[in-house]
Amino acid sequence: MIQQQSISAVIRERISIKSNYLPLEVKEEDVVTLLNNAVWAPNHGLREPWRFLFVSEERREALIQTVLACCEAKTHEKVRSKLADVPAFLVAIMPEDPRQKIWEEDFAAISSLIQNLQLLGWEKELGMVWKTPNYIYDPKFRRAIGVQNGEKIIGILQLGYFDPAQHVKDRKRTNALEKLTSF
Ligand SMILES: Cc1cc2nc3c(=O)[nH]c(=O)nc-3n(C[C@H](O)[C@H](O)[C@H](O)COP(=O)(O)O)c2cc1C
Repeated sequence: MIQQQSISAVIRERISIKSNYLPLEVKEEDVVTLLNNAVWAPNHGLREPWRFLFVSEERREALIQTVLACCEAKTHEKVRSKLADVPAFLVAIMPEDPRQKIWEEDFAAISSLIQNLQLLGWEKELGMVWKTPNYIYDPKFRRAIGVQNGEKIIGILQLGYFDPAQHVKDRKRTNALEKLTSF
């Protein structure tokens, strides 16, 4: 069990969980609880530029069929194998304002929310990975999941409980000093 930790420890410890999920149900209500904390992300003008689509395990096959319809037949086996064991998905969607400033602020805001969500999930041993596969730009896929014109899919989060002992990763980050200059 992950102990209560400082924010810096959780940020440093979190990794994307891409596979080897535990066979436990990810309940929509539990994701909503996490989302209701994640929405306290900074967002300019308090526009709250986001909405979400939850895909439960029960609906996974329907999602896979929708994805496969957007992929070449020769890739189907590989695509299916990547999705077949994922307990749940969350599609993150933002309204696309035609004004660049607003669009960028909104993209930054929903990105902040997603990181909040990943950290909150980590605390509960609910692993996530933020994915941006090509099909999220495919009109067929967008239509099938009800994304409207003027909306952008920011990504599809894979969700699943995980065993921390199975996911030790040697990660590296460049020291920020190397990216810092003074004016
Ligand atoms: C905007 C965005 C898009 C990403 N898209 C993918 C993706 O399509 N496939 C994937 O395997 N990981 C994807 N990732 C996860 C990154 O690869 C991962 O965060 C990165 O390797 C750092 O690893 P960590 O999250 O474990 O620290 C994405 C992450 C971000 C922020």
